[in-house]
Amino acid sequence: MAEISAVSDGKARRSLHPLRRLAPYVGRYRGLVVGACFFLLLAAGATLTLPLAVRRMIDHGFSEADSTFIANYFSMLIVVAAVLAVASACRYYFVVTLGERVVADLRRNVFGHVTCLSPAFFDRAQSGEIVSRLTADTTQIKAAVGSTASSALRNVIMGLGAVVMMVITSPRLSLLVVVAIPFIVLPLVAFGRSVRRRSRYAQDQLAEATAYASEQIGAVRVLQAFTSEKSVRGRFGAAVEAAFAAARSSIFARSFLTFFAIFTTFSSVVAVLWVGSHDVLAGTMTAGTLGQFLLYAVLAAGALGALSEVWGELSQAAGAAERMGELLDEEPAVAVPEAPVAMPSPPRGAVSFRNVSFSYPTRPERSALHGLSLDVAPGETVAIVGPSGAGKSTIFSLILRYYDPIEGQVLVDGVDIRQADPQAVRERLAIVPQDVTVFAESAAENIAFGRPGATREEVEAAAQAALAHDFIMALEDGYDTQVGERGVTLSGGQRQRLAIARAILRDAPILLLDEATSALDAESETLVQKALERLMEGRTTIVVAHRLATILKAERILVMTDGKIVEEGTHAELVGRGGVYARLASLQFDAGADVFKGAAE
Ligand SMILES: Nc1ncnc2c1ncn2[C@@H]1O[C@H](COP(=O)(O)OP(=O)(O)OP(=O)(O)O)[C@@H](O)[C@H]1O
Repeated sequence: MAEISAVSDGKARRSLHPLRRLAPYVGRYRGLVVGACFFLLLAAGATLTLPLAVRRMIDHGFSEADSTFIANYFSMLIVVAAVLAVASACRYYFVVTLGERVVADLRRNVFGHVTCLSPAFFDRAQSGEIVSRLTADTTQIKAAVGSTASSALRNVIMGLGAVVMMVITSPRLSLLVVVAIPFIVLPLVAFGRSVRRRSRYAQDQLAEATAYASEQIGAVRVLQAFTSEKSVRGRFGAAVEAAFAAARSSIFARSFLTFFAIFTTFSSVVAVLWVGSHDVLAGTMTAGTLGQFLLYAVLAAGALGALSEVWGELSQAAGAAERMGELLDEEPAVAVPEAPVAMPSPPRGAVSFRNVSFSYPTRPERSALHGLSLDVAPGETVAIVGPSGAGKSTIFSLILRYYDPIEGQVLVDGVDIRQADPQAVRERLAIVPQDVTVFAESAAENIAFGRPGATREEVEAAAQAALAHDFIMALEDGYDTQVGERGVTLSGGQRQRLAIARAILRDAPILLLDEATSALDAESETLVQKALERLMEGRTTIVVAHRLATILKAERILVMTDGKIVEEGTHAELVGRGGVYARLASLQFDAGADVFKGAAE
């Protein structure tokens, strides 16, 4: 989805900056954050007391051989251990819950945002890609917000604490360590960037593979019919391998980061030990102090080593947050005006196009409509006919305000729809599309899709009117039958009647009907036709017509070619004129040729 990436700025690519977007999500759960920080500090504090105890044991405990001293000391150590254990467990709980909470909110937000984006966005984006951002990328972010961030914080606190204690224990030895730090940290930061870049690339590759898989699984019947299993498997295999190769490159960079961090830090510790042991031999330092210093140095080195790993993980998560941020930054192309004009009430059902020109954003050079004007009066039935690609469905897309015209105006009930809230406009519309969308839900839920609060009685009444009741009752669980993804368990005619029932229940004043081109058998055809007639009753209907029966019932027929209306009139008038319509009708409505002749006379 290269187009989406165009939104991200160059600066974001080089830092952990994208993670900042998560701040508002984390900020919402102050309680969890405070709890996590508190237990984090407690656990770090408890760990940092241990080397102190060790020094006292070495320098005093064994030499004094005082058994009560040892007993007290060990009981104190047990208490420290208990505090450490409780604090660590609580920290884990707060931190992981915070991660899950943040990611749940993020998923909800991103999904909500995506549902509001204009169809222009989906013309260029792949749905599988978006799903991958919603799942795989949020999972990485979850790890970052949860364990990784807390691990980072814990190690920073431990590291700083250990360094402070080192300075207190032996300023001279500490100086040696301080000199070594930049040599360790700077390369770490550089590697982190490389990890982040590679990880983002790996996630992109994974998303591509996911997008391909979801597209092919969605079309598994076509896939099998064309016996393309082998080639599809091959392509998916290649996509997965590409994702693996990208992931391996990111892992390699991270492994190198780990090697570098551990080697440099522990070498520094050894160097310090070397110098320190000379001090002990020279009598300028006690063995216990060296032991204490060494333990702090090991703690600090461990923290630094862990931080390098954490840095890698955070870099990875920043890649994921960046991909997620791009999706959130995508603005709907169809904007809601700041002060939307109210639609007139009660609705009338009038639709007008005034000199509308339009081309699709993905194909700006090719005009889909030019200078088109039309008026549909309330309650009127208008049929639009024309050859394939003439722009008939584009008229619907503009009425639904999927896109805005480049020139001219589209008016619904006398209001320019650019000036109204798109939702207020769409509430006046019901659509029966050519390819009916059926969701993997029950028949009743599918019918109620356009009116979620509808009662069972209302759903059944709509199904009765759409002549869908009988076939639904014949399904094993009636209205509660799951109809399968994309309605695979229903016939073409049944799916259409389900869509008609959905439109009846929506009860909108304007009906947009895109007639299916696929032929149904005579009985189904009659049922669908009857259902449609009931649906059209008392509503303004604009129908992209393919059936002669529908055309004959229309009060007016608009004939389109190349994005323009070229003829207008009733069936008889247009046939009499012997123009585009007469030619089209004799070809397209072949099946009804006799009726057509009769009507023309
Ligand atoms: N989403 C889109 N992005 C880019 N171009 C599109 C898009 N949808 C349609 N077009 C193009 O716009 C033109 C008009 O298409 P439209 O779907 O309105 O035709 P139609 O008359 O409804 O055709 P049919 O009867 O075959 O459905 C066609 O050239 C088509 O290729």
